[in-house]
Amino acid sequence: MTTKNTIDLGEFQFLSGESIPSLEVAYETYGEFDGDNAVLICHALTGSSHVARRPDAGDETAGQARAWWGDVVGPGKAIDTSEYYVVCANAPGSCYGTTGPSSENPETGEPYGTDFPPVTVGDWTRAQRALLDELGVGRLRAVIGGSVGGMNVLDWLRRFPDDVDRAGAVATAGRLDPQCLALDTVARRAITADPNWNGGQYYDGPDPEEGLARARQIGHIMYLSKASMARKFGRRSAGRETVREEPPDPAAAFFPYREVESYLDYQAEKFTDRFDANSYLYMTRAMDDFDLSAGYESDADALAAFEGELLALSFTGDWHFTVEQSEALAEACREGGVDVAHHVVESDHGHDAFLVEPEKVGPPLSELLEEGISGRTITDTDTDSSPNETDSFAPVHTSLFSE
Ligand SMILES: CC(=O)SCCNC(=O)CCNC(=O)[C@H](O)C(C)(C)COP(=O)(O)OP(=O)(O)OC[C@H]1O[C@@H](n2cnc3c(N)ncnc32)[C@H](O)[C@@H]1OP(=O)(O)O
Ligand SMILES: N[C@@H](CCO)C(=O)O
Repeated sequence: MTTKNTIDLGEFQFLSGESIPSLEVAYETYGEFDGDNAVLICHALTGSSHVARRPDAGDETAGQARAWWGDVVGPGKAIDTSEYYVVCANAPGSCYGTTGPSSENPETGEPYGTDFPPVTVGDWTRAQRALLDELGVGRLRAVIGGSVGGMNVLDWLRRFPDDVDRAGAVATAGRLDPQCLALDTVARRAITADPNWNGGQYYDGPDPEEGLARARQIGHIMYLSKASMARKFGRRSAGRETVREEPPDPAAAFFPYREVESYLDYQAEKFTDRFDANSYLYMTRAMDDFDLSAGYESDADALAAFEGELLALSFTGDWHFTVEQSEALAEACREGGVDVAHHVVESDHGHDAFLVEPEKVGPPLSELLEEGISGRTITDTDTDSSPNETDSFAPVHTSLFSE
């Protein structure tokens, strides 16, 4: 059975100390809860609760009508909803049904805009915990998420370590590196410099589309890799009849409008139709702010209370969240005594490999759920500390660094 719902969690105090009188959370559930089979999925930056295909799904999540992990989650899929009760909720601060800057402030009757409290990844986790309480779910069989959704997973492990058996942290890290922080800063500046942004109060006027378009284009560049861009676009000219109507100035007409520019323009146009500019500010700030070790002595200390198993999944072509960052996370787990496997996926797709290569992402996640990190197709970068070294049925552990 699948359900799409919105629940009012009542007054919600954010970790900043600020409160809103009512936090509504949009969520979807798939499968039947048997008391012990709940899997929470955490979405990425611009995702929604619509993680898997639903027979009744129309286009109610504008631009998100296509389930964002439909080839990974569903009946008979890697995260099998005929076996597991999957819950996915839209994060506070976003714009797909959960309360955020574009929602009405009940005290003024107007959209919150930038009066909405600052939101952190920890607030997402706390809202998810409150939602699960309402659904009658105590302990989770697993929590799984990619990108900033993976940070959400890590936050679960430090905030509610006793509530999770297994975790899948996909294409993520304990924190963003300064290069990505820099790009996010420029993206936000593009939004706030758009005159239509108007201090965040634009809901009764034109949207800051130009700013949001530039922000998304910077994002897309981060989600691809040199190899995938070379393959997709090369230096090819796109021809004038695609998205751009007129060259911006006469001299520009002399030069080609390239496939890569056309792609970015097309993606930007699609995105501005589906996402709210203020939400983009709030969501990227939450991602930038996340630091696994904040409030602890180290990443290892932050994770030390987690007694379950963690699968860290990284992609060789991802420079947004690198293999090295996942390895640092795995190292922190080993130091903190947490059972971990760091499974490296060979891919030149860039960061969005976790979305577009279900055939590579699915099997290790399926095994995580079924058998834990000793699943046969799960590899680990640490060949020295295999828990199954003396087991004649031991999985083959390969080392990224020894090949
Ligand atoms: C949880 C979440 O992740 S959020 C929801 C989904 N994720 C996102 O939106 C993230 C951003 N988007 C992406 O990263 C990608 O577009 C994905 C992951 C959704 C899909 O990736 P891919 O399957 O590789 O598709 P790709 O990025 O090539 O985009 C294909 C689209 O671009 C268009 N396109 C491709 N090349 C060009 C070009 N040179 N000029 C213009 N348009 C182009 C295609 O026609 C296609 O259009 P359509 O979406 O209307 O069918
Ligand atoms: N493509 C992802 C990027 C963050 O992983 C999104 O837009 O949510």
